Amino acid sequence: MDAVVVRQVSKSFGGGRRALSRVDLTIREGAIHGLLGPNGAGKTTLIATMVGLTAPDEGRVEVCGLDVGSHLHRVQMLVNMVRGFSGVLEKVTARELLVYYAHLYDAPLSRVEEVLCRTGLWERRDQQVALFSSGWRQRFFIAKGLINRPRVLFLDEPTVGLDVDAALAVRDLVREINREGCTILLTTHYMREAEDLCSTIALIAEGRIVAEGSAAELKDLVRDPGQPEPTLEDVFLRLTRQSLEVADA
Ligand SMILES: Nc1ncnc2c1ncn2[C@@H]1O[C@H](COP(=O)(O)OP(=O)(O)OP(=O)(O)O)[C@@H](O)[C@H]1O
Repeated sequence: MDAVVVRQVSKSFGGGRRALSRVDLTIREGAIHGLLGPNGAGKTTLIATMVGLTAPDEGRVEVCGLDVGSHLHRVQMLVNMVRGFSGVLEKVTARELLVYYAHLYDAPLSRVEEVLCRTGLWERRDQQVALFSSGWRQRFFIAKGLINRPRVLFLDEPTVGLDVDAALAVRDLVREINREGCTILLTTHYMREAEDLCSTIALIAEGRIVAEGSAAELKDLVRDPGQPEPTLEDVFLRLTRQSLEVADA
């Protein structure tokens, strides 16, 4: 089954420039699907249409077989989202915040303990999240993202600004969450991270999907005979620049 189906989705914010232009995207259930693109390409806007934060001007989005526009509340109960660089309230502990989020989703309080353990935060449950280091803070946001047992988790740059160890820990956590059955859409500017984690990758530039497939399939698109094996970074630069040139022409 498909976890997310996006069909012909367009979105403009005014000023004439389209943030998304007739985007088609399918995420298979159980996948870790990467969404890669330059700054301003439309990744966050596309996620916003999938979680029901932004209504597309045209097209439709289905999540777990439900149309997001007409089943907004049900969809929002089935998904969750984690963003890099999120702020937190001061003077509130990890446990207190998670209890609050559990109430929002009507989740049992036992779920708070589960996600604290799942993300390695149990020992820090009574500490203020605002005082956590970036790595622990990001684990907290993942705990928050898991509170409603989402079927699809949207991770928007989950390792941005983290040191090597903290980023590794978050990536391990992402793999474990996925193994437990959660479909994941991941945006990242780190090509190694995308290659390590994602079974399929979509490249977006100027609001359009310019290529999709496994990392190996994407490399095939730019492989030149007699040249060294392309990296995912080569693929990214070649295909997104091509798209920019077409858009500017
Ligand atoms: N609320 C908004 N109002 C006006 N323009 C917006 C809004 N949100 C996004 N945009 C514009 O839409 C385009 C796509 O932005 P978006 O944030 O989706 O890109 P992105 O790929 O997530 O970028 P980044 O990698 O920098 O986070 C950009 O031109 C951005 O300026």
